[in-house]
Amino acid sequence: MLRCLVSRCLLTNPVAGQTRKMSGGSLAGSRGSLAGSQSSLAGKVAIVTASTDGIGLAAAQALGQRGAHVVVSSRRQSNVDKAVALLQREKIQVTGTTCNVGNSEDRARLVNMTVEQCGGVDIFVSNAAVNPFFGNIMDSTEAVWDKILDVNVKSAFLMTQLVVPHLEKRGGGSVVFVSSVAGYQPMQALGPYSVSKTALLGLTRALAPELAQSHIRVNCVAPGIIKTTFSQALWQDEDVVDELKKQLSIKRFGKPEEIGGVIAFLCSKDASYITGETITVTGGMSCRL
Ligand SMILES: NC(=O)c1ccc[n+]([C@@H]2O[C@H](COP(=O)([O-])OP(=O)(O)OC[C@H]3O[C@@H](n4cnc5c(N)ncnc54)[C@H](O)[C@@H]3O)[C@@H](O)[C@H]2O)c1
Repeated sequence: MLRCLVSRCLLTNPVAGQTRKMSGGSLAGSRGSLAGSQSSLAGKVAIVTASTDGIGLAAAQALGQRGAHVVVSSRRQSNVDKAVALLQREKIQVTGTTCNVGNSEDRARLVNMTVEQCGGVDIFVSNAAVNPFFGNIMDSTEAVWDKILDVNVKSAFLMTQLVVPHLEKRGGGSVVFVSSVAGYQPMQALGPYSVSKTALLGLTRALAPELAQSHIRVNCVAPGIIKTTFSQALWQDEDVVDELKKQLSIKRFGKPEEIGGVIAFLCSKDASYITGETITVTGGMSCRL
């Protein structure tokens, strides 16, 4: 029952329309509270995909709070506008635009716009994900696999391929993929989605040695159950919450900012000797491959 609920909640992920207008672009003052520390990201430019809500927005906030200029995007202009306004109120330097990561023109436009408006790229966080299917894996169709692998895996790689030359121009940088606890232990009714998240663990390990020579670190976070719209069926039903908490050492679900902070850490000098790794952030759920 639990797994079905997980699946259903992941299926509620909306498929939004696409617009091409850009918003934001205002440069509020850098927070600077961490300036000079190993955690500081002052002067860095960070692209975070699907960053107008949930974990992506929290990652943008965490990076911005550490002084980075963040470029936020999602498929709907109205969501981009809301996120830009929120981040500006928090005095974070932000630019926003629409981007469907499954679309090659959108991917190129996001990167080109960032370089033109912000002068380069130092950090790329691949957060966008989709799950259009739940059920027995043997019933999943080619169309399902195409959609899931296109958005969750292929676009993560293709975006990385686009940003790497820009990271190299800055003398290095950081790439972070957002996987899932499901990447370690496939969820029963979420086979294709889980496999796509396992693929990101492999992508991290495949890219890290190749990009290390360019001083680019490639890492990954695997969240457990984090309280976002994506997972709402889990925290809305008390029986499900009680059942799930039995699997957790820390007896509550995670908050988006608890993933955002780990992403920002991985992009900072504090993590300068970490590459090819996945950090599980699960409140103590078991994660074994
Ligand atoms: N919430 C959890 O419990 C949880 C657990 C493990 C992993 N994750 C992962 O964290 C990431 C963020 O999820 P979240 O929980 O913040 O939920 P979320 O729904 O806020 O984030 C997923 C986002 O991806 C966007 N998206 C889907 N297809 C896209 C496309 N083609 N182009 C651009 N954006 C697209 C969705 O619109 C959505 O905003 C995802 O990769 C998800 O798989 C979440």
